[in-house]
Amino acid sequence: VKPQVMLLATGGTIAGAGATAANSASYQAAKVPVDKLIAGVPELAGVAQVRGEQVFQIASESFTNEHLLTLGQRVAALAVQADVQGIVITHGTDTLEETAYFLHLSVHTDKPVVLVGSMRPGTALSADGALNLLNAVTVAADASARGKGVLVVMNDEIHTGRDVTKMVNIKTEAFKSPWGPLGMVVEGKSHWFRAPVKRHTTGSEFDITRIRTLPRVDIAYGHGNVGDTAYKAFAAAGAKAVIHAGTGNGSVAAGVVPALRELRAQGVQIVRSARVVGGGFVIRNAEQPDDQYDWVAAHDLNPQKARILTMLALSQGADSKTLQRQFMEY
Ligand SMILES: NC(=O)C[C@H](N)C(=O)O
Repeated sequence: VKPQVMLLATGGTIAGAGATAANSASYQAAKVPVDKLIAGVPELAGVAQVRGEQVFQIASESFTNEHLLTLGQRVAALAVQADVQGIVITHGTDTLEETAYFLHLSVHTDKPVVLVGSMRPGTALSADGALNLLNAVTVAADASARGKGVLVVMNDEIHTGRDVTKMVNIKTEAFKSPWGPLGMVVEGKSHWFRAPVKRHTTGSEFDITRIRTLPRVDIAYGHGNVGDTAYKAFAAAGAKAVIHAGTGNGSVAAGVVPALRELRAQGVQIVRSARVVGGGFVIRNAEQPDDQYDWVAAHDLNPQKARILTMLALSQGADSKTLQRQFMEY
């Protein structure tokens, strides 16, 4: 008997539909229901017994913290069911990396949890969703994927949900991991080359089973001629932390430093990350005296992933020391 895999559908381009087969970029996301996604790939039956559930039907740019919590709690509930061997989540690609990291940090399971999307709608020529879905179910049904945290399968590659990021749009090779993919999935077989070393899933201290909301955390972008307006506005709107998507090594413009020190004095956490594409790396006390200002360095996490970790940390009352430790451990 084939392993049982739950398919949680949330929308995105993998469930998208365009007017003609030539529409690879102009289409509506989140149109095709989960049973049609499954019926569209008859080869799935050769890999697993797939059961579908429509959790949301949205484009992923519209994901909110409430969506994250609802999905995370559903995945956690399914993961404890003895009749579920693996879980696949179909998801829009725009914020897929955020949801993947959120689940990687908050769902306490050894079972494979695999996120998948597509860059072209199913109606387009050379649509990539069907093979991506088959590959994702292949990995989720594979015992060798256990214990590796939340995974992302796109374009024949298996990535860790921690590292992977959408680096390119339009093209089907959109997802990359700064430290490389974990493996490949080819013709129904997973091939592994490395495993994550940071804490995740069963090794995580984060718990979302009892929380209903996540604290507000916003991202402000660094650039030439930048001012402090956005940082102050976010704090005034209730942000408990502001992620600085900093230039270069997470550098902060001289004109912005006083406002960030003032916000920190008011209790807002300041997290320095880097806006660079392809693998940022922010080191504590390099560029800015984090010890003196009581700021946090995001290390290699990009701004959107830094936001996810910070929300989970603050939901459990982390102070700046704890938050910094968590940035190094997760
Ligand atoms: N390729 C995609 O899935 C993009 C779409 N905007 C989404 O994230 O839902």
